[in-house]
Amino acid sequence: MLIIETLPQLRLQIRRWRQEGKRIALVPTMGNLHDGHMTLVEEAKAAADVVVVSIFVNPMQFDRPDDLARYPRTLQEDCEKLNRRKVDLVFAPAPSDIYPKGLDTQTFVDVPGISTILEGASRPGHFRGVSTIVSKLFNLVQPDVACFGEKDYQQLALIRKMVADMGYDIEIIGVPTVRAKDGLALSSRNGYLGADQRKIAPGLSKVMNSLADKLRAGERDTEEMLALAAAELNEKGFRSDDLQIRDADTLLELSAQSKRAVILMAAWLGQARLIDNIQVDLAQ
Ligand SMILES: Nc1ncnc2c1ncn2[C@@H]1O[C@H](COP(=O)(O)OP(=O)(O)OP(=O)(O)O)[C@@H](O)[C@H]1O
Ligand SMILES: CC(C)(CO)[C@@H](O)C(=O)[O-]
Ligand code: BAL
Repeated sequence: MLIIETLPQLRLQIRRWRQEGKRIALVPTMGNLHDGHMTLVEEAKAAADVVVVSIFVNPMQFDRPDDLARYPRTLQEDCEKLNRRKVDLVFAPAPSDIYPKGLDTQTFVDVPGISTILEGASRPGHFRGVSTIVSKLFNLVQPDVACFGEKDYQQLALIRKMVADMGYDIEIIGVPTVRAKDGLALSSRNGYLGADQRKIAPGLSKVMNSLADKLRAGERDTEEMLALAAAELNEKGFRSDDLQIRDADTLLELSAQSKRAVILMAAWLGQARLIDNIQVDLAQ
C-alpha cells in the first residue's frame, strides 16, 4: 500500500494508473477509521481496480475551533487497517499542502440551497468546506467512482448535486449506515462518549425508529411527533439539537406529493454531537 502525502507524488501515481487504464475509486475520510469506513472501502473495491482512501481533517469544514483541535488523529492505526484491507493508496496531505495560502483567500465551491439548510444552518460554513475539499480531491485523484456514507445524509445529497451541477464524470455510491449491535451509528465522534454516555447513546436510534414507525402507521402531525421525540431524548440524558422530518428527495418540508420521508436526528450527549437518519416510504 502506498502512503502519499504530497500533491506531485499523488499526481504521478494517478497518471500511471490512468495510462494503464485502471478504474479508480476514492473514499474520502477524516481518519480515525471504524467499520463504517471499512464498508465504504469494500464497496469501493467492488466498483474499481484500485482504491484510494484520503485521510484529511479538513479545517475548512469546522465551524468550531475546539472541534477541529480535538478531532481524533490516528494515522498510523488507520494505515494499518487499510493495509489489511488491501487498499492501494492512502493520501494523507498536511493542511499546508491543501491550503498553502491559508483559508482566507482559498477559492471555494458552494452548493446553493442545500448547503445552508438543516445541518448547514447549525454549522455555518460547514458544507462550503465539504464541497470545496471534495471537489479538490476529485480533481487530484480523478476517480471514476467515489463512496460516501448515508450516515451523513445531507452531505451525500450535497455531493450528488455538486457532481450533477459541475459535470463531474464520477459515479457516486451511497453506502447504508453501519451500526453497532445496539443500533448506534458508528462515528469517529462516538469516541468522545464516556462509558455511561455510551450506554445512553443507542437511545438516539431508538427514538428515531419509533418516529419512523409512527410515520409508517400514517401519523403526519410532524410538529407534535418531533416535540415528543425531543422530550424523550432529553429525558434519556441527551440535549436534543435539531430533529426534522423532511422529503427524502428534496430535503424540503413534507408535502402531499412526498413519496419518501427522511428523519434527521442531531443531539448532544456530553461533548459529542451525534447524528443519525432513516428513510421511510410514505406509499400507503
Ligand atoms: N457508520 C457509518 N456507516 C457508513 N458510512 C459512514 C459511517 N460513519 C461515517 N461514514 C462515512 O465515512 C465517510 C468519512 O466520514 P468521517 O471520516 O467524517 O467519519 P465519521 O465517523 O462520520 O466521523 P464524524 O462524523 O465523527 O466526523 C463519510 O462518507 C461518512 O458518511
Ligand atoms: C467527505 C469528507 C471526508 C470531506 O472532508 C468529510 O466531510 C467526511 O468525513 O464525511
Ligand atoms: N462526517 C461528517 C464530517 C464532519 O462532521 O465534519
